[in-house]
Amino acid sequence: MKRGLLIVLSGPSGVGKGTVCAALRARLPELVYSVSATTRSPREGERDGVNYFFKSREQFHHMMQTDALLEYAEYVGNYYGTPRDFVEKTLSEGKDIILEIEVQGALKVKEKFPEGIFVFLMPPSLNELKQRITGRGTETQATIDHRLSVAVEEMNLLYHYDYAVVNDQIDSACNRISAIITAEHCKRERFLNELFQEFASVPSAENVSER
Ligand SMILES: Nc1nc2c(ncn2[C@@H]2O[C@H](COP(=O)(O)OP(=O)(O)O)[C@@H](O)[C@H]2O)c(=O)[nH]1
Ligand SMILES: Nc1ncnc2c1ncn2[C@@H]1O[C@H](COP(=O)(O)OP(=O)(O)O)[C@@H](O)[C@H]1O
Repeated sequence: MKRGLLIVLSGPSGVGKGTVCAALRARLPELVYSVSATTRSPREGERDGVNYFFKSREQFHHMMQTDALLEYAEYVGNYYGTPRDFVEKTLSEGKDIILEIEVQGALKVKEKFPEGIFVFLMPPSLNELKQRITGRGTETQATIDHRLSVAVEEMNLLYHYDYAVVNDQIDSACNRISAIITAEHCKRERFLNELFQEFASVPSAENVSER
């Protein structure tokens, strides 16, 4: 069976990864979401197994030691990681999966899955990024400052990615990512290869004498 596509949506903190990913999933219900494990505490309304698998540090270390994570990263004092088996199973079932993860983890995934599709979400401006980090209202001032300085460094990793998508409007960003997914599916279509080979079997113009 044809394997599914691994799509990694990443970018600086506060750019809108979570928001755009949720909107994209609503639009593409067949797209499977990789639920991460984390040691951070649940925010109001977050549910274990839906938003994250909430783990103690000991539990997370055990997952690291038993190679249960495809990648993990420490981010602003907490660990975050992608459960490996679920990703492998989903891809082998021919389904597309999306990982919404920060940039260090995304680069580790790229080493293991170079065939993945790596999308870097960009803010329309630095000022807008500041506003988004501040405006969410879930963090203390110290965390906001830390996240902003991390975000500025994270922007430098853009050039490791296949695509840059500006998140100016949620809908427009979703349109762009949907178009990328459609185009990547087209590139992998078997009929295109077959068509190409059919054309390749036709003698080239210089070998055909003109009448
Ligand atoms: N490397 C890695 N990063 C993750 C994973 N899950 C979530 N993240 C990232 O961790 C960062 C912090 O996530 P979170 O605390 O939920 O805050 P928010 O996404 O900024 O609202 C975000 O950049 C997430 O994309 C994961 O499994 N691996
Ligand atoms: N296109 C957008 N326009 C305006 N605000 C946005 C947009 N995308 C996201 N936001 C807001 O920016 C803040 C950060 O978004 P979030 O999805 O939590 O970012 P991330 O997951 O990258 O840290 C949230 O308050 C969210 O509502």
